Amino acid sequence: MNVIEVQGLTKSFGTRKVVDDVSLTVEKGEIAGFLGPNGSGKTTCIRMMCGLLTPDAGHGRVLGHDILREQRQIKLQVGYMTQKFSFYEDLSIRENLNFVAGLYGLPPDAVRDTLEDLGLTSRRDQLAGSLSGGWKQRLALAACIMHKPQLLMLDEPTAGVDPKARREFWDEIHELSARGLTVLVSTHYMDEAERCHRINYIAYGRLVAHGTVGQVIRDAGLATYTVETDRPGLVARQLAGAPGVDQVAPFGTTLHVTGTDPAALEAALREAGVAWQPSETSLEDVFIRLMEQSQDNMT
Ligand SMILES: Nc1ncnc2c1ncn2[C@@H]1O[C@H](COP(=O)(O)OP(=O)(O)OP(=O)(O)O)[C@@H](O)[C@H]1O
Repeated sequence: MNVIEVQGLTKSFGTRKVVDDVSLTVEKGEIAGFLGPNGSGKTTCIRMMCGLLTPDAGHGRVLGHDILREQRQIKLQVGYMTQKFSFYEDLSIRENLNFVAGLYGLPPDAVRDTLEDLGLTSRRDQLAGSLSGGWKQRLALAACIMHKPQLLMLDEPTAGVDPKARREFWDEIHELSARGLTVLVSTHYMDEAERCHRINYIAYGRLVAHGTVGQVIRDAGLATYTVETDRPGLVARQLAGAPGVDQVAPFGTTLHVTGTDPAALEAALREAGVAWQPSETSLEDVFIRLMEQSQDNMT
């Protein structure tokens, strides 16, 4: 069963079309990643799908409800963690959750169970303002799953959180998905994209790639070679702009050189007189390529 099934979502602000004909399908229990450059329309899409914003065009269903006519039902069954979530800093974790429970008309058990579920019980009396970034994130997650939503929409939930806390947060997301919750999560982190079952990449308002990470990388049709060199800056300058070379990215003393035509790419590497070997194309290589292609299509 598809929890999200929307077609042709379009939204303009003033004269600017920020979401353009986006269709998206997310299956029950799936963790769907939503990726794309800043300002590409991810938040706007999320807001249209969770019943907070009416699209100019397009239609579809979220949790079986019509996104144009049944926004209230959608809102009740979705947990939405906004980019800038907020709580009362001078209230404890438990008091903040009591407040949210009151808004939803939930019984006190809901707070106790959620504290337990997210490992927050031992910290329940700590003031929210004194929590580290990772624990704040966990409190925000607690607040948006307490009413037992069927679908979670998480908008960059781990921005600015350290790697260990991000990993723990993602373990929690997988745990929730294993229990049947569907999750749509926007992120700029490549390692997080790789933890999604499927990803959707949006650039300048248009959905330009979707599928599993493996599919998205394969569909991009890029060849990548690594060049080991003790003068990466010089070699990078030499290769950049050579026929067949689309991207050159330094990683320490290694260069990742990418292009769509392996023969042309190999000719450029031979011409540069460097030692090279075939390598795997990374998701980051693909996203940069997709972004550049979309930029070209705009101009
Ligand atoms: N209510 C609004 N009124 C006018 N412009 C808006 C409004 N909401 C968003 N925008 C603009 O629409 C564009 C898309 O914004 P959106 O927040 O959807 O992108 P995003 O992909 O979520 O970006 P980021 O990764 O930076 O969070 C941006 O240029 C933004 O400034």
